[in-house]
Amino acid sequence: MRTSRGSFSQELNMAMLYQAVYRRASFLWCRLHSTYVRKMRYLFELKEDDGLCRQAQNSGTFYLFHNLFPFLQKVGSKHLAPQISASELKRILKKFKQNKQKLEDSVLIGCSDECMAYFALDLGSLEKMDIESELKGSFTELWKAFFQLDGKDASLLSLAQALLRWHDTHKYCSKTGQPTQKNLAGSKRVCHTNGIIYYPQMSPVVITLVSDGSRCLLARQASFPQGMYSALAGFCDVGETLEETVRREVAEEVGLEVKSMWYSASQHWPFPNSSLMIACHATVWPQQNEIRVNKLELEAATWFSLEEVVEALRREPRPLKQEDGRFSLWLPPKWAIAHQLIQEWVKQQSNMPA
Ligand SMILES: NC(=O)C1=CN([C@@H]2O[C@H](COP(=O)(O)OP(=O)(O)OC[C@H]3O[C@@H](n4cnc5c(N)ncnc54)[C@H](O)[C@@H]3O)[C@@H](O)[C@H]2O)C=CC1
Ligand SMILES: [Mg+2]
Repeated sequence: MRTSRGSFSQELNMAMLYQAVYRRASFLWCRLHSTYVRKMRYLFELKEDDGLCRQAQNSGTFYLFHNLFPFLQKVGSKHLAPQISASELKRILKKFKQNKQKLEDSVLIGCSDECMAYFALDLGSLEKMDIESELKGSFTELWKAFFQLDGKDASLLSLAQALLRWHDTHKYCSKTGQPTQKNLAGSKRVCHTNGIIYYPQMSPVVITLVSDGSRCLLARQASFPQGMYSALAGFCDVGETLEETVRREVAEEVGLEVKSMWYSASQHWPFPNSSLMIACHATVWPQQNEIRVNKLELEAATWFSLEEVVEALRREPRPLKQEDGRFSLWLPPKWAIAHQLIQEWVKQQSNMPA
């Protein structure tokens, strides 16, 4: 007995020593490099090294989800996505009779400037209302959360939901049918029967703001909230270039031929699964600008003047019924790339000679 207790405490001392040395080395390493470079190097290591990632899970913070709905708290008039510390999360898991191993189901989604790792964990196996009352907040549909959060929280939750969903739907190898196993960071899954590695996937989608020189074209799908319009979007088909997708989508959805186009920016988007939104501006000939809406894809598409768009940008992003029963135009949330395209167009128009 004495020997085994002795070796246990020796092991404990070694583990503590290792952790202290590791913390000191990380600290020194962090001091020597630019914040961005050291964050990227640290995240890379966490993805490659399960042991390091396990340590990071025990000192990191967690964004919580319940069946892919993110957990939000209302603070004053604002909504925040709280980061729960590892110790608080372990307390909650214990309270709800869960093994603390559950931490290992989480996925890595980023880190702070001080290299404290952020993870996301789905607690879908627990009773939703119990966690909500314990943590004083609520699990909210992600697209609704987008209208309530600032850009940083929204993009972290977007990445988190996309990764959690991908793991949930890729539990088996599509070649052998055997279970796949996630690495600790959640950056891949491996089928140990044949060594196939699966990486999370994204679908490329182009989103295009079409202009005829003085107006811009916005469209809505029947599933959008009342009055909300956005730019035209469409998935890239296999074999297409981005330019071909832009031309095809504009032709398919509104029956117009693109005259010129240019790239603006890109954004990760978690819907319907995980998309890489590639945002472009396009122009059509002013003499050939008659819209023919493809009703299989869109409910409506309309040209809007600069004044109408500027007014909509000032409006709160929510349905607003007018006296005539119709809904006022409103636009996607500020940090959505469609919003950024619209802002850019307004700026371009405002700078054009009258
Ligand atoms: N971030 C932003 O500002 C905005 C993002 N979007 C996103 O763009 C995405 C694409 O726009 P849609 O008009 O729906 O595309 P779309 O015009 O290509 O039509 C959707 C249809 O394309 C087919 N499709 C082809 N490849 C697909 C794939 N990889 N995954 C799913 N469906 C595929 C399906 O039949 C689907 O019903 C939407 O998921 C939407 O959430 C749309 C507007 C603004
Ligand atoms: Mg579309």
